[in-house]
Amino acid sequence: MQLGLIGLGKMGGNMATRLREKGHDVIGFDYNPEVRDVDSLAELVQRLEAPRIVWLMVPAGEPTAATIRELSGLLEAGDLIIEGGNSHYVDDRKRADELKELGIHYVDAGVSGGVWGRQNGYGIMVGGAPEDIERAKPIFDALTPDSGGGYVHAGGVGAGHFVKMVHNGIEYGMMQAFAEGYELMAASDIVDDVPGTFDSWREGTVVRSWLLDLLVRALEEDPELAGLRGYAQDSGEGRWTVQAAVDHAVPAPVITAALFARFASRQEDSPAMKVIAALRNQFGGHAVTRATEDQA
Ligand SMILES: O=C(O)[C@H](O)[C@@H](O)[C@H](O)[C@H](O)COP(=O)(O)O
Repeated sequence: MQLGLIGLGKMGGNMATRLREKGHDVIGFDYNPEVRDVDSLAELVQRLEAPRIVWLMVPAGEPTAATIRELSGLLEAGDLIIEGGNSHYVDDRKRADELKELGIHYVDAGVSGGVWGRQNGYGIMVGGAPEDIERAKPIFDALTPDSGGGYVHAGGVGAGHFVKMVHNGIEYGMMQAFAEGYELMAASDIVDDVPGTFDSWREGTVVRSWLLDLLVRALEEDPELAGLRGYAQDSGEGRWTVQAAVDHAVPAPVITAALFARFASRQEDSPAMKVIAALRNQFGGHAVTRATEDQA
């Protein structure tokens, strides 16, 4: 079927390739003129046959919001927008209500699988009205793994991004657990072969998983990860997961700790630990480590 795809970066570009390989007619738009098929959103809309389906793979936040604002002035009643970026589920619901007044339909799709999705297929989690989901089903079928799995219609608008957010929170916790296990084994004087231990866990064990496979791959390239700094960014989904846990009074200590570990990774020094050191020194006369002159 025919589809407009906006955003042809690492994710969108690979998705366009997979969809075309599966026989779909993809017309792509990107701000980078080298990768796009049409030069503007207006031209994209003009080239698509009504009722249109337009899939967005644009960075979350203002770039997505701005694209939808522009599209809402170009699309017609009956057209369908699928938001495949990492939008917050609350924004999905607001947008869907606004677009509904124009007769424009809206589906949110969480897309997992990263740069491997083109070859392995993507995990797709969608939220929206059953008739809208049904209409776009051939697209979801082409994107998901050939095994037929990797797909859920999780609920109404917002549910796709809500479950993707929770998926990412789980991802934070799982990665943090592997990370702590790595550090502990490396710090011990008992384990001679840390990469080999992880490698052995890929079969037969309870913790075998794709994240473990990817860790083994990273350790094959650099067994002590010597080329990396211990600095981890976050794109926001972990924060939203923790916020949602607070909103629902659901205890989520693992995901929260994993998120906070990333914040800690970005500090050159810890103001909080300075307070701990100062207080131990105040009440117990415990020794402190002084900042050197050029640090102070
Ligand atoms: O399922 C996935 O394919 C990933 O989760 C993907 O969505 C992306 O890599 C994360 O958004 C990174 O998130 P952080 O930057 O928050 O780690």
